[in-house]
Parts: sequence; C-alpha cells; structure tokens
Amino acid sequence: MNIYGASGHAKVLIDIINSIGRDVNYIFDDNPEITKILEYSVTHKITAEMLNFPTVIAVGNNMIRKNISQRFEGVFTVALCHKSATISESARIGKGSVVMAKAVVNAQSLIGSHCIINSGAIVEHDNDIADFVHISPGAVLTGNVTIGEGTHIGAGAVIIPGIKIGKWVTIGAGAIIIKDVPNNAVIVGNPGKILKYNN
Ligand SMILES: CC(=O)SCCNC(=O)CCNC(=O)[C@H](O)C(C)(C)COP(=O)(O)OP(=O)(O)OC[C@H]1O[C@@H](n2cnc3c(N)ncnc32)[C@H](O)[C@@H]1OP(=O)(O)O
Repeated sequence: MNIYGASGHAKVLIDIINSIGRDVNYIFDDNPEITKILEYSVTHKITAEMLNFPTVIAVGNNMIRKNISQRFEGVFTVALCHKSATISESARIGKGSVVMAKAVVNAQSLIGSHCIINSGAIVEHDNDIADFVHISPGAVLTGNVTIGEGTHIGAGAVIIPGIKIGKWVTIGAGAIIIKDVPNNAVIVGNPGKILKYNN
C-alpha cells in the first residue's frame, strides 16, 4: 500500500498497514526535504509503478485531504482499518477512510469517503457521517448522530443521541454537544457553545 503525505499521521498509517500484515510500498511527499519516515524512504515523484498499489492519504486537515482526493480521483480507493478496530458487519466504511486502533463503528453506521476515525473513537449505532470528516481520538458519537462533510470532532468530545452536526464544523476537544450545530460553527465547552465560525 502507498501513503500520500509523510506526516505524523503517516506514522500511524504505517502501524495500521503493518497490523493487518500488508506491505508499505511507497510513501510520497511533495516536500523534497522529507527523505525518511520511521525506517521508510520517502519518494517525491508519482510513478506508474506506484499506481499499481492502493493509496491512502495521510493528511489530517480535512480540506487539504479533500483537495488531494479530488486531484487524484480514482487513485485512493481503499479503506484501511487497524486489526484492533471493532467494525459491525452492518456498518459501511467509504473509500480512502481510515479506522485506527481500538476505534468502534457500531451497527448500521455509515462512514463516508476519506474520513478519519481516530484511535479509540466510538461511533455508535445508526450514525451517518459524510465525507472528509475527522473523529479525533477518544471522541464518542452516541446513537443516530449525523455529521456533515469536512467536520472535525475534537479529542474526547461527546455528542448525545440524535444530534445533527453541519458541514465544516469544528467541535473543540472535550466539548459536550447537546443541540444541533449549524454549518461552519466552532463549538467549545460543556454544554457546547458557539465560539465563532470557520471561514
Ligand atoms: C492525533 C491527533 O492529534 S488528532 C487531533 C485532535 N485535535 C483536537 O482535538 C483539537 C481540537 N481543537 C480545539 O479544541 C481548539 O482549541 C479549537 C479549534 C476549539 C479552538 O482553537 P482556536 O480557534 O485556536 O481558539 P483559541 O485557542 O484562540 O481559544 C479561543 C477561546 O476558546 C477557548 N477554548 C479553546 N479550545 C477550547 C476547548 N477545547 N474547550 C474549551 N474552551 C476552549 C480558549 O480558552 C479561548 O477562550 P478565551 O477567549 O476566554 O481565552
């Protein structure tokens, strides 16, 4: 498998690829100064040979991940799940999404494309998560939660059942969300209050 982006996030993807017994084939980064990550060499050119292997994007920023995925439409086609993640048979994980160690995705939850379900995050039953969403480590989405495109749920945040969160929202670390959230809002605290709006 290939990794696009030689970031800290890429180090975690290397561990996930190793956890499922696959090989890391190529790691690409457009910054020529980054030549190595862990024990792997970093390449700075995308070759035809590379495209023989499935690729995942190792970019934490949701908007940048979206832009890269659109530039390479059709190339980033696999979902990647750590062997310790628990994923219901009735859940669906979209192409290019990553589910990290000890994360849980429960019954009939739908995860879009190019999402990150980070370490130990819990996505309970019947959630509907759009593309390019990042659920940070330890966050808890209870049942029937809806999350719009590009939203970032901060570490340890909790969303109570049935809440609808808009697009390109940022939920601060540790926030408790008890009401629906409009597009682009940045919310912090318990109970969550709007701090500002993302541009
Ligand atoms: C493996 C990984 O690393 S995955 C990445 C996980 N990342 C995260 O969980 C980060 C989530 N991000 C946050 O919580 C950020 O603090 C944000 C996005 C909510 C706000 O960031 P900024 O826009 O830079 O806000 P800033 O730091 O200027 O703070 C603005 C105010 O909000 C408060 N605030 C910021 N974050 C929080 C928070 N999580 N909870 C409560 N209050 C907060 C600040 O104290 C400050 O209050 P003040 O004006 O009274 O002093």
